[in-house]
Amino acid sequence: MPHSLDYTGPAGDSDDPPVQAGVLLVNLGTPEAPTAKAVRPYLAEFLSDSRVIDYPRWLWWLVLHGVILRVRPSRSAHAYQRIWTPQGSPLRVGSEALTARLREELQRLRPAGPIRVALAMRYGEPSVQHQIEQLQREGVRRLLVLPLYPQYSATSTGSVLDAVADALKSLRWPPELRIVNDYHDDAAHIEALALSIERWWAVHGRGDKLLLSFHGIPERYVRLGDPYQDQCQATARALRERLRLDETQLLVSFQSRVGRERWLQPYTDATVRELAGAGIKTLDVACPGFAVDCLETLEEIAMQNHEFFRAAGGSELRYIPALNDTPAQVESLAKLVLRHTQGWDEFAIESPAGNRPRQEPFTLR
Ligand SMILES: C=CC1=C(C)c2cc3[nH]c(cc4nc(cc5[nH]c(cc1n2)c(C)c5CCC(=O)O)C(CCC(=O)O)=C4C)c(C)c3C=C
Ligand SMILES: [Fe+2]
Ligand SMILES: [Fe+2]
Repeated sequence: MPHSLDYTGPAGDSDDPPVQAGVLLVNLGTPEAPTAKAVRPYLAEFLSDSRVIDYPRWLWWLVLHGVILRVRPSRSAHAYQRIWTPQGSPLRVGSEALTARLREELQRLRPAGPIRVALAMRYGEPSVQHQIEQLQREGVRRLLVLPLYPQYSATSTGSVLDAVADALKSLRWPPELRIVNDYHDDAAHIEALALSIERWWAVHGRGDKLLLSFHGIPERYVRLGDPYQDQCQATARALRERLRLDETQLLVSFQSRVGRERWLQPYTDATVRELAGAGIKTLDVACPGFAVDCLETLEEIAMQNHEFFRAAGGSELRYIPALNDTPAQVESLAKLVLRHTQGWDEFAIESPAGNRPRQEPFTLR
């Protein structure tokens, strides 16, 4: 439970610049261990989110608890075991490293107006609510929320916004809020992606084709107004222009389908098989929808789809790593943060009671 004694910010010397601005990076979340026991509560929380699966609640509850959570955890745990590192899940390790690098970069760029930088997970720990309360105890009065999803989808970014809205409900004096909805066509981000692909080619040589594989969503969500597909295509178009490739050289597909509904097409697994069947020998694959490498890139693309490609006659599917904590990503996200926090260092939020919220949580009775 938050308490005024938890306050861990500067000692309060009135000459110190007040730490008022904060950035909350949010990624999806990941299990605590690569075991069925640890994967189960993670999947239960993820797949109970109505932004992700929008079927009628009671019906979905029966299917989720009656079927899916009996079968999927051990299958997923097996996949996680293939990519687990001594430090833990790649998604967590990579997100933490990116957060640390971004904190250093923002400190370097704005030594006079410090920005607190924290990381939350949409599912699991540390939760969005916990991290917002912690930032507030440290004196943050203005908060920029930056979901680590370049393309907006209601299923990913939209769900982070739900968690932020819920967290604010528990605060008596919530911070001023800004949100990065997406950065799918941000010039510095596109440049970072292009450079990472070019540098990878400089070391490994160019494959026959470049495939950009994005996480899929049900097609129905797009018909209902989710801009995700357009934003994925816009990212791909920008990269195609920047890398001077045409539509036969740079292709787009969608991966990770779950369930029976039709998802965004073409599917990645069908695409890599078709390309192998058409005589493509070396296929380069990048996943620009993932800021940090995770199960979906390291296992599904670099392992599973690599095997599909070879089984269909290809020789090598080469996965080009995500931007992770590379300087290119750190610099492009730092620019994004500075652009979205413009004006925040011009005046402080003052109150007769001082800026340190000494509040107990606010709950409706
Ligand atoms: C990049 C953005 C993402 C969107 C959009 C997205 C939509 C979406 N995902 C599922 C179901 C699953 N996704 C899983 C893993 C997973 N998904 C994303 C990102 C997006 N998902 C990431 C980064 C990860 C990796 C997590 C990690 O720990 O590394 C999984 C769990 C893994 C498994 O059991 O296979 C599921 C399930 C749906 C249904 C959906 C949209 C409707
Ligand atoms: Fe997903
Ligand atoms: Fe997957």
